[in-house]
Amino acid sequence: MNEQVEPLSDKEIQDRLAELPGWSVEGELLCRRYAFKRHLPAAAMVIHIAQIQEELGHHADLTLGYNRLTVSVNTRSIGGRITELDFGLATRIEAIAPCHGAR
Ligand SMILES: C[C@H](O)[C@H](O)[C@H]1CNC2=NC(N)=NC(=O)C2=N1
Repeated sequence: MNEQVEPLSDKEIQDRLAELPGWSVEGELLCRRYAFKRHLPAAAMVIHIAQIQEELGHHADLTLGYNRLTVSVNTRSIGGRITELDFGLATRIEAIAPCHGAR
């Protein structure tokens, strides 16, 4: 199913990034670093993101540090390009970030 999605153009990526403050493109990955005051809310956000990912069938790489969480995603099924699926997941993650005290 995912192999049917098309990579976004640079212009489409820039337009979508303008609606997602804090997110950026690093190499071929759509990325966001979240900071937390405490560690457990960061870990809880990992579980919450995992639930969303299972719902969407699309999965980011999540790196949990001390009071930090890094999210990196692209669409592996088309060779690691950025697609609408990545921005869809990013939008869902951004929406739950405030509940976990992420900034
Ligand atoms: C069958 C299943 O939907 C695919 O393997 C999904 C799973 N999660 C995925 N996540 C990401 N980031 N890229 C993919 O191509 C991808 N493919």
